[in-house]
Amino acid sequence: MGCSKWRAAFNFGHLKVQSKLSVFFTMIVLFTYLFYCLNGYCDSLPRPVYNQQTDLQNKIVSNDGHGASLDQLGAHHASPASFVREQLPDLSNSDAPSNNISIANNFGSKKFPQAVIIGVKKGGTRALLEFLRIHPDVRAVGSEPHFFDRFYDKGLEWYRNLMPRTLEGQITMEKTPSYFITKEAPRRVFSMSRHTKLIVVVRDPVTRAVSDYTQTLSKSPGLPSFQNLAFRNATTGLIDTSWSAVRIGIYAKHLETWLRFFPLSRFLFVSGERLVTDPAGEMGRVQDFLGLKRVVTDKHFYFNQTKGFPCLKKPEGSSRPRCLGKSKGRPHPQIPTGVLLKLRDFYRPFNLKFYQMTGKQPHTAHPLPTFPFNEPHNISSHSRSDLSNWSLVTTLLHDLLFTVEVRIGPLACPEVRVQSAFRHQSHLRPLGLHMQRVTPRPMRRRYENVRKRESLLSARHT
Ligand SMILES: Nc1ncnc2c1ncn2[C@@H]1O[C@H](COP(=O)(O)OS(=O)(=O)O)[C@@H](OP(=O)(O)O)[C@H]1O
Repeated sequence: MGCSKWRAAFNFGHLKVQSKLSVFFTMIVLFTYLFYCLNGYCDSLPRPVYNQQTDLQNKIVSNDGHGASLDQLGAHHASPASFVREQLPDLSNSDAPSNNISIANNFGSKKFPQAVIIGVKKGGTRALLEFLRIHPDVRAVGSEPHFFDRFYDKGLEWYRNLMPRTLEGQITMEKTPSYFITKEAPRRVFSMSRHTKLIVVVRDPVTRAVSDYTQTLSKSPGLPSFQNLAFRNATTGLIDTSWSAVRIGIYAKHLETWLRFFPLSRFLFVSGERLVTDPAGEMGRVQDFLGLKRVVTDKHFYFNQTKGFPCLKKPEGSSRPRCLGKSKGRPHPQIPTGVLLKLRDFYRPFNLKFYQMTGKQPHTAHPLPTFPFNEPHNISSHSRSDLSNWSLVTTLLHDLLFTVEVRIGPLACPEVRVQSAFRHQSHLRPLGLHMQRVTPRPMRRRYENVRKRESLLSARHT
């Protein structure tokens, strides 16, 4: 019979129990291996690139451990950046192409990120990454790898293995907002690739500090009040810069460290505020910077009234609309206005410095940041020409936070377009408030036409 041959082949009856068991286990091992391979886990096999990277990593570690500090480098070299660039090899440079030699298979290959969202914490980094992920040419790690701050000793190979596989033409990305304030991060990112594109989402540092505090408060409800933490001395109003919620917002200081390694052209500063008020516009700038086709447009967003934020119509891997999670867009606790004003005063010089540092970057049609002008009394101290670009006005009304975006056009009769975005809008009506009462008075006095536009707004929102 035809079957008898097979019966003979699979008839292990003549084998001892021991042999049967060993055949059985061999098959299990084989199947497990096959299963893992099919799921893309086989690239942990040793490759030549590994040794090269370990060597490099040792160099980096020894640089970190025993090399000169950045300040020392700066003291001995006219251009610390160029000195460091000479000292540290660039793995993705054409001289050392092995950096991105990756393990190709049918599903693509794992590459180091060509672009990293390095900050800032509570700036809107998650929103930006999620918006980018709907672009077919972007692949990003979902969680924050924290490689350049916490896990650097795990090595570059470990880092690359965290990355999703990409096909030709796709960009690999990750976001870890704490990189921006990590002193060692610029040097480490530079040593991975001097060509890395760096994206920083900046947000009014006062609002950012409150957002940061809100997050900590949600985890530790017994936390002292915001003002207790923000001031070193409540009577003198001395700000406590050792509190991370305050320190992170000194953007100019952190940026200085990065500029020792990367030229300004490597950076894109995204406005956290505009990411809420005009996500499609801001995404346009981001896609241009990354050299991507403008695929993510206003078609992809809708404003969710309940959430008070823009949400995605079709997020990556889903056909249903989705907003960011509950930890994004939390209501902030009420902070006394006096405390906020003191903080604004504190940040003003740093904001202006940051504005000067970033104002000339080539990727911005209009310079960032907009928040140095975010108070009415601050606006009045600037000439109208200073405001000929986008300007953001953030104001607190009772315990509600409203963001109003105002555009002063280039013509003699400025066009004012109030675009956005009123959080907790539904709370307005019971209070009997209209948008026109929200716009700060000095602003109204100074820019007459704002008043005219307000009637438009109140008509739209009452
Ligand atoms: N579309 C959308 N949906 C929800 N939230 C949005 C959105 N765009 C920007 N934001 C703002 O993002 C703030 C959180 O910033 P991050 O994602 O950078 O926070 S984190 O550092 O990763 O914890 C978060 O801060 P809070 O409002 O204080 O929670 C939001 O204001």
